[in-house]
Amino acid sequence: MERPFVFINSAMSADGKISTKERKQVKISGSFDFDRVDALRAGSDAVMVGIGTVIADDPSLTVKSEKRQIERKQAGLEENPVRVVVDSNAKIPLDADIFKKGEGRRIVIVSGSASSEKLRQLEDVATIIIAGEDKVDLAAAMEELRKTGINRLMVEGGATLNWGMLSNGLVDEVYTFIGNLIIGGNTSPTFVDGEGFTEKEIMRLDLFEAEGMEEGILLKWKVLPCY
Ligand SMILES: NC(=O)c1ccc[n+]([C@@H]2O[C@H](COP(=O)([O-])OP(=O)(O)OC[C@H]3O[C@@H](n4cnc5c(N)ncnc54)[C@H](O)[C@@H]3O)[C@@H](O)[C@H]2O)c1
Ligand SMILES: Nc1nc(=O)c(N)c(NC[C@H](O)[C@H](O)[C@H](O)COP(=O)(O)O)[nH]1
Repeated sequence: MERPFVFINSAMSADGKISTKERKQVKISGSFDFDRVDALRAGSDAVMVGIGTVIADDPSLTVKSEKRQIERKQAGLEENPVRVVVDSNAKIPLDADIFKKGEGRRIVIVSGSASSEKLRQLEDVATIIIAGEDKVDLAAAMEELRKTGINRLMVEGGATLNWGMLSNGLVDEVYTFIGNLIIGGNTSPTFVDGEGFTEKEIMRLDLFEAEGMEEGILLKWKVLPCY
C-alpha cells in the first residue's frame, strides 16, 4: 500500500492532556512552539484533523507567517497545504473556518454512511473522499490522499484520530510538545484516546530529538514497526 509520510504533532500538558474535560482548547504552546507548528504546516502537502477538533476548536489550519506563504507560492504551491478533515458522517458545518479562511484545497473524508444531501452541499467547498462503510477506513483514505499527490501529511489531532492513525500503523513520526501545566481529569482528552493497546500490542517509539523550548520540552519520536 502506498501512503504518504505521516507525522502527528501535538501539544500536551505535563499530565498528557491535550484539552480540558469540557474539550476547551488550552494554550499549551508558547509563541515559539506555535511558530514551529506553522513551519511544519508550511512544509507539508496536507494537514489533517478529526471532526471532533473541528467541532471543538473550529481551526482554520492555515499557514500564519506571511514569509512562509510567499515561499510556498514561489515554489509553485498554494498558500496553504491541503486541509483535510476525517468526518465519517459528514457532520462538518458548512461555515467552518476551514472553509472560510485562507486559499487552498480542502478534502473531507467521509464513510458510506454520510448523507448524500450533505455531501452535495459539501462539494461546493471541498473535495469528498469516501472510504469505509460506517466509519472512515483510515488506511484506504491514506491511499487516496497519496493518489492525489499528498506525500507528506501532518496530523494535528485530536485524541481519537491520533488513536485511529497509530493503531492502524499509519504513522511514521510523533512530535509532542509538553508544556508546563497540569489539566487533570479522567475525561479530558489525552494525546491518544480510543480503545488503547493491550499489553502485547503496545507501540514502541524511538526518541531521536529532545529540545527544551520556552517552559516546556519538545520530543520527537520515530514509530517502531510492530512485530
Ligand atoms: N493540544 C493539541 O495539540 C490538540 C490538537 C488537536 C485537537 N486537540 C483537542 O482534541 C479534542 C478533540 O479530540 P476528539 O478525540 O474529540 O476528536 P478528533 O479530532 O480526534 O476527531 C475524532 C472523530 O473523527 C472521526 N473519525 C472518523 N473515522 C475515524 C477513525 N477511523 N478513527 C478515528 N476517528 C475517526 C470520528 O467521528 C471521531 O469521533 C479537542 O478538545 C481539541 O481541542 C488538541
Ligand atoms: N500546537 C498546539 N499548541 C497548543 O497549545 C494547542 N492548544 C494546540 N491545539 C491545536 C488546536 O486545538 C487547534 O486545532 C489548531 O492549532 C488551531 O489552528 P488555527 O490556529 O485555527 O490555524 N496546538
